[in-house]
Order: sequence, then structure tokens, then C-alpha cells
Amino acid sequence: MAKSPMRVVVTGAAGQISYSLLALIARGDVFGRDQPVDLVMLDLPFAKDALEGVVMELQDCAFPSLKSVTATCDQTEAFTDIDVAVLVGAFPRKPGMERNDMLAKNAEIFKAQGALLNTVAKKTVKVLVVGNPANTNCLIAQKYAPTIPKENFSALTRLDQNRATAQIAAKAGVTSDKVSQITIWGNHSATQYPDAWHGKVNKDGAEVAASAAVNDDAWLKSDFITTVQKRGAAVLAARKLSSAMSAAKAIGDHLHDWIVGSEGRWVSMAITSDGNKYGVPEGLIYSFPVTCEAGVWTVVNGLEISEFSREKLTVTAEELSGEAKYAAEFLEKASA
Ligand SMILES: NC(=O)c1ccc[n+]([C@@H]2O[C@H](COP(=O)([O-])OP(=O)(O)OC[C@H]3O[C@@H](n4cnc5c(N)ncnc54)[C@H](O)[C@@H]3O)[C@@H](O)[C@H]2O)c1
Ligand SMILES: O=C(O)CC[C@H](O)C(=O)O
Repeated sequence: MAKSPMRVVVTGAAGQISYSLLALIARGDVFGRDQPVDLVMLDLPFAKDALEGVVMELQDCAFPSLKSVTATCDQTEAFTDIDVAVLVGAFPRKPGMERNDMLAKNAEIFKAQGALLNTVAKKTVKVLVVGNPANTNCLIAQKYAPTIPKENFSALTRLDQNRATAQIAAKAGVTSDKVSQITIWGNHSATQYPDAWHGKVNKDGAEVAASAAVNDDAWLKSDFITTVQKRGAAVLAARKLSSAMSAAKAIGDHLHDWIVGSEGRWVSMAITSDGNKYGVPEGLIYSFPVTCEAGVWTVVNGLEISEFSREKLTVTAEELSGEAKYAAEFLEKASA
């Protein structure tokens, strides 16, 4: 029997990430070629013409599973009865900007969109926050959408996972599909902890520990971590624009694995820390290793955490607690 259409909204649809992302969704690479999609594209009024251009291009691709395309600058229209909300629309960091500058610029967007999702989206809506600072923007959207289950909110750390996986693959001399169980803990920021200690590499047909395949513990404890932590900044410095193609690929991976299923593979998602078994404070949007089945994620529990790793899990949790406090104070002042 044919599947009923899935209503998917992408915000910031006229921006650079969306230009790569929309085609992935429309082609069926994310939700499956047999899953019809009603695609809704939201951007600000100044970007209306650009949005219309993207609509024309999507039509011209003649994707079979793209049932309809709507471009709008009206948030209520965009979020009504939505099944999946991909919140990309926000202002990216430009050279010279700090994280708190971004928080101050973007917090109001996620407060308003959370509140709107709360009133007009389906209660089963799955929300992925990409706009930076992604974890804290996600926390804000979740806070203002109290009638939607907390588990339905996530922020993107899959780009970091993909970056870390690619680094391990290059060092071990294999392609990235041979690397698994690489985890990103914490914030999508320079305090994130890329952890390869539970990783596996399939080398010449045999599965070995990533640390054995790499055979360089000093690198795993230093340059590997800092390269992944600073990769977004390195792309920004080189392109004078933040990463877009790789971000779109990661969004597709995240949504596919969450909604269709990860088939037992571990993936990293920033999700509510409530009830976690790793001692991360409750009430944060923190990246953990998870497995997913049909829209439900489950944290991979019981991993051994060394003293070295514990310290890093704590540093990134502290940064997130600080951001949450700053955002709460900022939003309170703004509404006073
Ligand atoms: N989490 C991650 O891994 C990750 C990776 C890369 C980029 N990002 C972030 O994603 C965001 C988008 O990046 P980009 O390069 O596509 O930026 P961009 O400037 O090219 O596009 C952003 C678009 O969002 C629109 N927009 C702004 N406010 C909006 C609102 N309230 N509603 C709807 N649309 C709105 C803008 O008009 C623009 O078209 C940035 O915050 C960036 O830092 C996150
Ligand atoms: O603004 C940044 O430093 C990074 C942008 C983006 O989140 C990335 O990871 O590429």
C-alpha cells in the first residue's frame, strides 16, 4: 500500500545549507524513495524571490517522490500539521563573531518557532535544530513547546560525527564506511568531545578496535580531538562562509537514522539529557551515542568512561549549562 505523504518543513530554505539539503529530501535519499513528501520551505520576506527560484529548480528536478512544494514567509502556514521540522534558519557566524553573539542573535527565533510548533504542528512532530548555537537553540524551542514530548527535539552533531569518522578512516587507511561507533559527546562547539575509544574499524575483513587500527593513542588524545572540534571554524576561515554541503549531508543522515532507523548502528544526536546514565546534568540538550528505530532514539548505555573521557564530558556539559543560563537570562530581559 502506498505510504501517506510526510509533511516536512525546512526553515532558512533560501540559505546555503538548504540549497544542498532540499534536493536530498526531495530525491528520497532521506525518508526513502517510496515516501511521498509535501515539502514546505520557509524563509524571511526579503528572501521571497530566491525562494521562488528554488521552487522552480525543485520542480525542474522532476523528483518522483516530491508530492508538493510550498514556499512561504508565513511561519504559521509553514508549521501547521507538520510531521518533521528542520530548523536551519538562523544567522550563521561570520569571521570575528563569538558564540554568545550568535545566541543573542538567534535565541528569539527559536523561542517563537517553539511556541508556534506547540500550537499548530502535529504533537508527534520531530524537530531537528541546526541553526547555531544548535544545542541551546533546541533547548529554547523545546522549552516553549511544552505539549510536544521532549524526546521529539534534537540538535545536529552528526556533522561532527561524520568529521570524526572521516579522520579515523584516513588515519587507519580505510574508507569511512569501514569505521563505526565513533561518538560525539556534548555541545556542537569547540568543547565537544569526539570519542574514538569505543570505535571499531573493519580492516581487511576483520573488525578491530579503532585505537588498534590507528595505532597512535597520543594522536587520539590530542590532534584528532582538536581537529574535529575546530573543523567548523577551519571551514569558515577558508570559505568565509560556514560549512553547507557537509552540513546538509549530515542533516540527511540524522533524519534518516532517526525516522527510518539506524539498523543497530550507533549515531550521535544531541537530545534531552533527562534520565541519562552518564552523570550529565539533566535539562540539557547533550550529544550522546544512540540507536534509533522508527522515530525513537535510545541512548547506548553502560560504556566504560575513562578518567580522561570523564573530564571532557564534564567540560562540555559545563559549557552547555552556561549557555542555558545565558539564554534564559537573555530571553527574560528581552521580554521584560
Ligand atoms: N549544527 C551544525 O552542525 C551546523 C553546521 C553548519 C551550519 N550551522 C548553522 O546553520 C545555520 C544556517 O546556516 P546557512 O549557512 O544555511 O546560513 P545562510 O545565511 O546561508 O541561510 C540562513 C537562512 O535562514 C534565513 N532565516 C533567518 N532567520 C529566519 C527565520 N526566523 N525564519 C526563517 N528563515 C530564517 C535567512 O534569511 C537565510 O536565508 C547557521 O546558524 C549556521 O551556523 C549549523
Ligand atoms: O560557526 C562555526 O564555528 C561553525 C559552523 C558550523 O556549526 C560547523 O560546524 O561547520
